[in-house]
Amino acid sequence: MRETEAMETKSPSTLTIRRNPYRKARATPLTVSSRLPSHSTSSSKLPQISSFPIHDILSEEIPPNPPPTVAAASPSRSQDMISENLKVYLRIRPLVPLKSSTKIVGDQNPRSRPKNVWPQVSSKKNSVKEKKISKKKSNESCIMVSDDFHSVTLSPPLPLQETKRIKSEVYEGFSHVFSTESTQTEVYEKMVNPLVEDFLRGKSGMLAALGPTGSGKTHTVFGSPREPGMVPLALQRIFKPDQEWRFYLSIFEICTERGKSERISDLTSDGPDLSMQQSAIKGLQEVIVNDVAEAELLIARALLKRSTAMTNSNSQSSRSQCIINIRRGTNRSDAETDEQSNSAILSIVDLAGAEREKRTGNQGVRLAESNFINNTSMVFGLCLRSLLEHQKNPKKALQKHFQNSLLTRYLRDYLEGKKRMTLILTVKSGEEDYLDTSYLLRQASPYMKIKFTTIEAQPNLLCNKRQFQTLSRTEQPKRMKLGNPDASMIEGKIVGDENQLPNEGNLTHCSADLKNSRPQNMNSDDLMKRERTHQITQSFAKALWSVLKQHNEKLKVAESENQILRENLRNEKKRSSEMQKELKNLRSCCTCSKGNSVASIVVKVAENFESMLHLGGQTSCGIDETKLDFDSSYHIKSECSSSPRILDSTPGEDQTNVKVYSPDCKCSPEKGKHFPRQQQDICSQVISHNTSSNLSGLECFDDKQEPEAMDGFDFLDGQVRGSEEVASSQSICFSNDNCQSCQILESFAGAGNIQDNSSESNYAVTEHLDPNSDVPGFAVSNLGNDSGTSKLPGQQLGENDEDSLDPVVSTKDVEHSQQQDAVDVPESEIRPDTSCNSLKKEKPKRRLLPASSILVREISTFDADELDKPRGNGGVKNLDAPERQRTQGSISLLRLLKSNLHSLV
Ligand SMILES: Nc1ncnc2c1ncn2[C@@H]1O[C@H](COP(=O)(O)OP(=O)(O)OP(=O)(O)O)[C@@H](O)[C@H]1O
Repeated sequence: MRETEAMETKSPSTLTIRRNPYRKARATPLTVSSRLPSHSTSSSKLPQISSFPIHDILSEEIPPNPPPTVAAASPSRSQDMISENLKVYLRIRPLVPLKSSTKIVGDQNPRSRPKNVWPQVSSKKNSVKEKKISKKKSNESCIMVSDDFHSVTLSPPLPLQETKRIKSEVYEGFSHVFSTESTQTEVYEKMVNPLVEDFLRGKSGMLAALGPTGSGKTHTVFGSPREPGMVPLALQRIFKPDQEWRFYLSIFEICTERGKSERISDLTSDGPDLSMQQSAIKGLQEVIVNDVAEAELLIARALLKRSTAMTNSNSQSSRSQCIINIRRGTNRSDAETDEQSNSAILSIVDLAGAEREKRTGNQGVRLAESNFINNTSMVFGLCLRSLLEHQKNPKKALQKHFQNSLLTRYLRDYLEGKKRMTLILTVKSGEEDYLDTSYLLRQASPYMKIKFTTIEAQPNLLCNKRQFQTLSRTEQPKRMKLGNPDASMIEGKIVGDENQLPNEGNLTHCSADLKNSRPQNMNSDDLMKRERTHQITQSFAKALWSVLKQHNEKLKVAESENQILRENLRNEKKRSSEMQKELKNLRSCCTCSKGNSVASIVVKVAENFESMLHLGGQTSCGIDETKLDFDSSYHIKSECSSSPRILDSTPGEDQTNVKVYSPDCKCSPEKGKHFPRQQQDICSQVISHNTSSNLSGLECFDDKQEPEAMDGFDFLDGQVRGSEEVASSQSICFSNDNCQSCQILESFAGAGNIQDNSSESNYAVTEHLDPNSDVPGFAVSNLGNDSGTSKLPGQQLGENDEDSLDPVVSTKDVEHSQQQDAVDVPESEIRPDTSCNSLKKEKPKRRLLPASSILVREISTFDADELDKPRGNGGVKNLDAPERQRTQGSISLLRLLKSNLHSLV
């Protein structure tokens, strides 16, 4: 055994597996994205996702085969190598068979003529024929064995060298070359005994003899009484006196039925032909054998049934493929029941030798048999060649040549590299056999590059299943170089059956254990499973990479959206802080700072206004708090209880029962007296607060329903339209119905951060009727900023309205509005007319009619005589069409101006 391994170590045969060319992986999307300029600062703060190691996966390297020195270093483990080359032996038959190895030829009936199997009876006839044949053959040998018995040199005969210029060929890499002088015992010890020992340890194996007809296959397998072959020698080893195992023996042959079909015959019984189901032979009889004698007798009887025939090449040529199986059963002390699936089987196959039609001269049935034999040999060789090519290039599929013959179907596992197999090539050394020998060596010598994995698993596993699964990836033909620790963790997580992941140290430790335990752990099935697992994992990795790429794209989109939301949030926070600041100022200014609702604030403001009016000498200018009613939408209902003109508001009309009083009255005895700064701020903040509380739309309107009530009203200007609640805008009207004309010239100026530069700006909080909801709302019109903050009827909101939609009126807006007013209407003309505005609500549109515009229009058509005209039906219905264009507010304003003029006079 050690000698054999030492020779294997010296074997020059090495396998060179080409590595796939280095492929450059494409840049990952993450890498590309990292190159893109970051449009947001927040994106740079996002955690970077490590790129998937697809580049490493694609650049996997195929590790070289483990050097044979590893096996030599541990002889006891050499037989357990997970992957070993197919052992191919070569035996050269002597030119002149020794006398001891002569065959016994019976009658010419191939079925009844026994093959050279023991016990045999010598036949003088056969011996004479052999001698005659040997005399005809050349005594020259065409094959020469090297000194190391691992290679041979095949030299063509001189005629072939001269005519076809064929040169000598060297075939090397054989496990051992048995020369013509080798004995059966030597062959057994070097070739078969390892198989038998493994078989006794529970490992299956198969020995197959290949070679041209008459080359000594049958002689090697079965031998003769004087020179017992491998089978009897193996039986002698198997049935040693201390053998405790139970063995079963079966023999069958596969031959052709007149060259048309194949049939399987059980040589241990006289039953009908057998059938094959997949790779199993149905109905094959197993005979339990207890000793060598029983086994030899059984085999001898079986060989008597084997199909043989005399040909020109061999007087006793095998016409069938003969397979003998020795199965190791359970221990003799165990129960009778036995499970074949767990048993080790030693198979020895004696193939029929390929024949050359010219040499054999077969005709008829013999020719059909020859075709069957040659076909089977060809299929057998194709299977091995396909296996070899598949192992060289895994991408090349393993061809299913085994389906083309019963023999290869039966030996499928061996021919696909799943079980260990040993080949013995037999050749004849004569020059006349050069072509047969050359053909066989050319065909079969590459088989020695075929690899087989370890046969059986041992119970003493060094790694548990989980460790093995985790580490098996590192031992795969294509190793995944996962340099990224995270990837290693993912790898372990996928393979591991628990959440507990092995760290790097454990992986290294287990890897070492795996190398040691690999011979016991691995077999061909495991290798196939690992290969499949590798392919599945690789496909999974690619699919995962695709999914990650898609998610990365989505992540980038979400990131941009997130950035926009953050910007909006930042703006909202800014606005919120400003509003809170204003609210704080408002509360600080409000006498009753505890009120949180708009209603309370308005009430307080109204109270302040009323008190101011009282302080200003007004008789009655206040708010009936009891009539203030805020609905859920900040609907304010208020009536001026003190003003006879206001009180005539129709109670049933909700649109007109909202009356909040203006704090300033220009026409009061203390005309021109301005509100204290505090009150102005309060009003301004009320507006602002209303705006922030969805009291966004503050509009002026014409109230045609109450021309009288509107008479003498001065609408506070200062429209602030909220950007979000335009439709639900509400209005509040501060009015002073005691005043014929209530005017606020400088009210609500400043208010801190609202009107710092617009101390002259006037705010009018007016009643607003929502035509859609019929709910009064707040409307505050800035008379000084009409053009900037209010809209004429029918005027649509444009892009510039964005500024007006801002609840916080900026200084810029005020200035801009003032500039526009200065252009449209001279301030000198407007200011006297802003003392009193009476705007009628205009349905259905909720558009503001800027007071300034109204004043300008009215003043341009002002006729003092109109004021003296009788006003029937509210002074509106009798107006002509052009005059109807004048709103009641303008009429009231004109009257106010008139009265002022009278008072001044
Ligand atoms: N190594 C050997 N030493 C002596 N005689 C041998 C040797 N090998 C074969 N012979 C003799 O050569 C003859 C043919 O051998 P054998 O029948 O085994 O060939 P084979 O390969 O089985 O042929 P076939 O394929 O036609 O059955 C036999 O008579 C056998 O005794």
